[in-house]
Amino acid sequence: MTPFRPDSISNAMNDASYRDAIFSTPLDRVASFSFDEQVVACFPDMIRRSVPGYGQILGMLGVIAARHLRHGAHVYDLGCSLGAVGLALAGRLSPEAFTLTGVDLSPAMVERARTTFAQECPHHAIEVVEGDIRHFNYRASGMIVLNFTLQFLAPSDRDAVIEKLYEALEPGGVLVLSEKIVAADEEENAWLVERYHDFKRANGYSELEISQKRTALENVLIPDTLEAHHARLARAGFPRSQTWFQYLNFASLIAFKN
Ligand SMILES: Nc1ncnc2c1ncn2[C@@H]1O[C@H](C[S@+](CC[C@H]([NH3+])C(=O)[O-])CC(=O)[O-])[C@@H](O)[C@H]1O
Ligand SMILES: O=C(O)C(=O)Cc1ccccc1
Repeated sequence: MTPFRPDSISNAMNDASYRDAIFSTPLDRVASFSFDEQVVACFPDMIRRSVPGYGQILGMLGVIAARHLRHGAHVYDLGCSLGAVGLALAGRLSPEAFTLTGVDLSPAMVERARTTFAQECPHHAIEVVEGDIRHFNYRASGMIVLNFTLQFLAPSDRDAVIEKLYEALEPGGVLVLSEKIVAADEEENAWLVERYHDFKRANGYSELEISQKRTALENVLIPDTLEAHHARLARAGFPRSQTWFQYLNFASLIAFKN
């Protein structure tokens, strides 16, 4: 059996990644952040250096799937980017154990995710669809993952998406929701954000990179509180949800459908 390396990210993705230097030089006008070709080229490096716990969450998603998925069930990875969630599941589960659909709005992401799956796990039934998770026709599934994706939707669109996902889940199904979060308490939040910036500095980002990225993400990545996430899951119908992971202002929740 493959050894469990909780903080591992597929080498396949890292090998083809450039170092993220997008905000390293002064920009006259910092454009809004978008998932274009420039971001795709350095995305594995960017996400690993800017999302605390990213590798650990991926490793654990395979463990959660192994525990909660009925044999042969369908999985959705929404906002799949380069397919890290599918790779993590394929690394722990046999091809017969599940089928997976990755959905992403960015054509550049979708194209590279398809190539990666074809090369890395040709025997697993994994497809990647270019589409908007707000207007997608979901089939019945056993597990749905939103790994740092809901945060990029307009807050007014979030309830409807979570409601649709609740409807798509089979009884016993699980939704895993990983998000950048904000703390309701101002002092607590300030401490988390300061330490998050320290985390980025420790990972080699400069003051300029940190501040320009912050500007680029304004009105693009809008974090909710953990309380707001749990309340939304409850409103959508989930009888139970819990926070299973938090590292600074990044967290992952799991919601269960009876
Ligand atoms: N409406 C939308 N419909 C579909 N995709 C969307 C939408 N809005 C944004 N996206 C897509 O959501 C992804 C968010 S990244 C996810 C990381 C991945 N899950 C990972 O585990 O590596 C998170 C981050 O960069 O912080 C991008 O690929 C967008 O194109
Ligand atoms: O870098 C940041 O400031 C973040 O909040 C995380 C992130 C990671 C990758 C794309 C967008 C945001």
